[in-house]
Amino acid sequence: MSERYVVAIDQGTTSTRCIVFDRRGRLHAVAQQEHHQYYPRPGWVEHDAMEIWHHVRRTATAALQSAGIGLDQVAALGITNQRETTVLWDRHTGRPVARAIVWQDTRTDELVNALAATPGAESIPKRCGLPLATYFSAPRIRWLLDHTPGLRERALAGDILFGTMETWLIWNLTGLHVTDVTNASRTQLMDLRTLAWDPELLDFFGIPAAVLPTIRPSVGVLGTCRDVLDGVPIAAALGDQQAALFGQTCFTPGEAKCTYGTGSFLLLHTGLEPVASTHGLLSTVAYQLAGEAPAYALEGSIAITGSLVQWFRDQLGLITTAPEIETLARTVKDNGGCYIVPAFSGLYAPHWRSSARGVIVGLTSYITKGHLARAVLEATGWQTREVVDAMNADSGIALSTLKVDGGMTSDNLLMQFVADVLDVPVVRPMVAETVSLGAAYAAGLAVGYWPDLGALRDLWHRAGQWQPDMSPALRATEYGNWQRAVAHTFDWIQPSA
Ligand SMILES: Nc1ncnc2c1ncn2[C@@H]1O[C@H](COP(=O)(O)OP(=O)(O)O)[C@@H](O)[C@H]1O
Ligand SMILES: O=P(O)(O)OC[C@H](O)CO
Repeated sequence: MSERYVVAIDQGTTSTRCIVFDRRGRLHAVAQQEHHQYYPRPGWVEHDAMEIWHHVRRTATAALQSAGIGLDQVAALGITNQRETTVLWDRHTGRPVARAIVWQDTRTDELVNALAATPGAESIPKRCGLPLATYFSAPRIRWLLDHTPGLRERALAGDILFGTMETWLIWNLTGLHVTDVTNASRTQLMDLRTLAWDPELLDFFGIPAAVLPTIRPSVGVLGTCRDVLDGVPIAAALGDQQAALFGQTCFTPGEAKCTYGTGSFLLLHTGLEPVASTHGLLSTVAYQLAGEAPAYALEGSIAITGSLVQWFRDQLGLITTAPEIETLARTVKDNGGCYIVPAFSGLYAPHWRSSARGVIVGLTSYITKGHLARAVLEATGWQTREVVDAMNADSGIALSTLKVDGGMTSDNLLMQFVADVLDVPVVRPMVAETVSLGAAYAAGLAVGYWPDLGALRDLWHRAGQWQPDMSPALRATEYGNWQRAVAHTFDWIQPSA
């Protein structure tokens, strides 16, 4: 019998990837396509959901072709996706009613402020685990219903469907309108304990239940594909950061990973009960195996990390490729007293300040572009430290090690700095594509391609490790300086009179 494989589709913020994995968790073939980013107004970010669907079809076909395998050799498909990005479409025509509103989009700022002043607002985080912020799906659905003529009536009549990207793709692949618990936990409409849509949350945000998909476990067969993946079972769906946690095999309470990409997302497995955060973290579903209780996580979402390096490259032009930042930063021995806080669209965890804006502080005529490069990298380290401190305060769990992945982990100076400021070892696995790997693991597990979580754990191999090497006194002084710099960003945007 010919060799069988598991396929993962990672529908991310900037691109769509399709990866074929073998039984040893090794990457066998990959196809990738970037999609357009639409910025119609300041703070607005949109994607064309149709374009993304076509990219899924193309990358799936290309990946199987490059792997040299047929559909009968695909044991299962796992889907993972950028979370919170919101699509509404007409169930009869299958056409989106507008471009998808991306998770980074801040157009709902005023709406969120108005909702925060509404009776009942204080109970929202307790129910869904998330603070009121522009980041999540519910305010975006509400915004579309309020700003598209006739849409609310069509939604109430049952003609309009809502989905985050996995729902949109599964609908196109199978005709089923479903989501998984991890993605549903980012909408602000699901009760984090019952894992069901919460009528009071729907009422609070003014969203008709008729638009919502059915919530399913993340690991378990959701349906069978038609079209380019005809006959392949979709056996898992997870939000991309939860998939990375799964791909890093963080299956035990206390294990954590941080994915360093355009933004960075640190998730800590907290066990079978959600932990309510009082320190600015998100409480979210980590994964749920069909027929089992869900595992929960605390999440520190950092909006700007790798994208600060991109800004340094594209807007300031001080480097021509992202990896050059390390070379430039190594031209100096320290930051020279300079700190950059990239609150470009406010601050996410643990501050949740939408009126914050970025600052560069400590400038003197001594500062060179090398010091600025160091400050750019250090901003990612200190933002990680802030969320790790918040996790420790919320959960009482002190990290013993941090597993890392994502594009920024190729920067040795940065990874050493992260180990230094956290004062724990930082480890990177052999397979850097942990998001796709997690979706593949979940799908393979669901169909028995891999027998159990232990077998997946055995596939994790260390490729890099950084040991802390900073004096406690220097760490404390530098962290104090960082915190003073952060305080300068607060309330920069004043409410309009
Ligand atoms: N050597 C490097 N040092 C610092 N940042 C880097 C380096 N290489 C890539 N990056 C940053 O990492 C990000 C890309 O990582 P990736 O995991 O592909 O992101 P995403 O999945 O969010 O698109 C970019 O923002 C880029 O600026
Ligand atoms: O697609 P990414 O890797 O930028 O991840 C985006 C996150 O899921 C947003 O919550």
